[in-house]
Amino acid sequence: MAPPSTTTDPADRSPLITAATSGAGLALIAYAATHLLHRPGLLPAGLGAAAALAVLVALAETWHRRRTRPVRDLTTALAPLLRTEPAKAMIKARKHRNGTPTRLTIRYGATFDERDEKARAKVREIIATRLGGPAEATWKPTRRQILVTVDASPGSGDIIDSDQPAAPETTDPIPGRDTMRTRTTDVVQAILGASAHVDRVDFAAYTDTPTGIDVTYATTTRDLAAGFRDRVLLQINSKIPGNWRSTWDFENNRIRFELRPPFPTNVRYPITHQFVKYELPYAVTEHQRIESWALGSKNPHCLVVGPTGSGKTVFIRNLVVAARVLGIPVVLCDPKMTEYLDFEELDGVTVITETLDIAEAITLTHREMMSRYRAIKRRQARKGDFGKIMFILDEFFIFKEASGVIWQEMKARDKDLKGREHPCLSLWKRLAVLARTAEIHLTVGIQRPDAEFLTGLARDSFRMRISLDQATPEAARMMWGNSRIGTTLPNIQGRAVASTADGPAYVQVLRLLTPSDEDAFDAEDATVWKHLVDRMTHNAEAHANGDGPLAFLGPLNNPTPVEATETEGAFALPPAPAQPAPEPEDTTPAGALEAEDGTEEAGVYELEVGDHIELDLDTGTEPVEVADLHFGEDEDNEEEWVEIEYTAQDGTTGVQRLGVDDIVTRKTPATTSGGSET
Ligand SMILES: Nc1ncnc2c1ncn2[C@@H]1O[C@H](COP(=O)(O)OP(=O)(O)OP(=O)(O)O)[C@@H](O)[C@H]1O
Repeated sequence: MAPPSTTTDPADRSPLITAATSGAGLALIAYAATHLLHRPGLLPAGLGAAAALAVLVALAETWHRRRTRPVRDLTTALAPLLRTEPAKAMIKARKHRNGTPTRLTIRYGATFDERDEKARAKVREIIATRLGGPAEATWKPTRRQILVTVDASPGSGDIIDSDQPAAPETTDPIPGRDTMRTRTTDVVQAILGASAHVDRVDFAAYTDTPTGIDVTYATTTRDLAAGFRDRVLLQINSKIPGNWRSTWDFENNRIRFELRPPFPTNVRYPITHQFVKYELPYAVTEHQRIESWALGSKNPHCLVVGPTGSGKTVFIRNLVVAARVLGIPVVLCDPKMTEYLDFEELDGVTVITETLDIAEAITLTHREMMSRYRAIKRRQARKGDFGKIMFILDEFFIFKEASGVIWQEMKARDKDLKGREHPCLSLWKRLAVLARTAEIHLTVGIQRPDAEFLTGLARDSFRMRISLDQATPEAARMMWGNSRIGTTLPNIQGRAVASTADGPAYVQVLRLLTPSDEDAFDAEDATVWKHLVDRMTHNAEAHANGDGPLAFLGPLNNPTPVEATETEGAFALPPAPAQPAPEPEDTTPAGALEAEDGTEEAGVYELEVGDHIELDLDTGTEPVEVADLHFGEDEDNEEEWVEIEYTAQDGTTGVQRLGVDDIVTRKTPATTSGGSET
């Protein structure tokens, strides 16, 4: 510590000494004047004037000292810390209240590091202590100045810190960076409050383009809310150039914002890709990593959502190609008829376009599933013994509507036909629930999110999802359980939100065009397509003429068997394929069986939220309403089950677990809603 100074600052002298000195001086002048002028009468008046002047000087001195002392004290306290040379005039007081400076400009030395948080805190503490009120300090590194505002109201003692620290402007040679730093601080503080602090801004080499921002913020509970974090990110994304993501460190109140790499567009199919068993590549992520659908019981079925022209067909082609390269046979149902022309000749792919043929394919695939299922149940086979099958139904609702029309006409012609919908639709629901065990994987294309696939049991099965459309908040909630995901999806061909291992994320679907894309199909597409066809053909299993893994499709598996189906017998189901007859004990109903009293026997897999069913409860058989449905598997014995969440008539709620194959009595939905069957 420096020894106390022995010289006295003139400003520290007592005002009385100044007054006495000036009074004595004046008295001396008055005394001399009376003698020189020989007028003794002047002496009392001269002494009186001297005394009055001395009092005035003392008062003026006192006022001045009161006004300048805080600044002098502050200068003495801050000069060693701020390393200001010379210390004199380092502080300018611009405004006072009751003699206390309330606005000051303080210079600081070149060797003081304004980024040192502790040093800044010390400076604020000294100012607050000396001036008796909370100090708000704005740091101007370029000018090496601190602009200080003091709230000197009595009783206030808190320190409000709203520093604007930034890396020293003078040392950054890249023009524009300092402006960007200031901008970043302004934006961050606008949403996180004045206490938020930008610790660091990273820039791309030799540019003023920010690539990373480190922020510390005051402890708050708002950071735990996803909505708040989304708003912070939205603020950064709208006000700082580029596309940003954020990583929150709740323990340390820190956020790292990182510039997302430019998202790839129009990504050609990577023909050198090393396929991994049962992983179907379909897109790249923002990090250029290939994203795949891993076929398995966790993600058994895939839901593709996208309006016309969004790239649904291209996505589905990706799955078909990958499945074929991996040796998985594909049943490809295309009610729009012309989307998969170039796959028709491929071994291992059966393209089906006619409504009744698709209905038949569903029936036959269901039959194949049941025979696999029974083999597992009888312990004649284990899961995994069967080859996988990919069953794709693009434009599900076009098919459903077309089959509905045909079904009505069939019923009008044949009074023995019963049921609200074509039986294949119940089989379809059953497939969606059970097919995973039988290694049959479904892919369904629809134009917009629909409860049919996103509630109840289907929701649990269609876990692999991809949406190629910019979502409304409602659609986003249905698809992803979050009303913001995908609502800002840019309108770029193939850009989508997909379920990845890290949750829903933006992806760019691989460009896989085929010759039928005509004008869009360029030379590079041709090279890729040829390569892929070679690869698929190389891996093809023998399946022609009814052999191979798609033999269960019978005549549908034959390249030209069913073309005339609708013209020949417009409303007849196509001829039964050459299949072993169903085993006698297969008594599972193919759909709901209606009774006279407005109830029907329905498979548990057919239930929907809102259905009215009867359940065996502790109190006996009770009518209940289905509130929700969950699908699962017993880890011990691999038995699949369905959990029915229900509301009883007295308002009590409960959960009952049934086997997927169980049958329940259900009020026919038409009766429930009071409407008539259409
Ligand atoms: N991932 C992609 N990369 C590059 N271009 C794409 C991609 N997906 C689609 N396209 C372009 O968009 C066009 C339409 O795509 P696609 O046929 O898949 O749409 P869709 O949703 O199936 O519509 P539709 O039902 O009318 O056929 C393609 O011919 C292609 O030119």
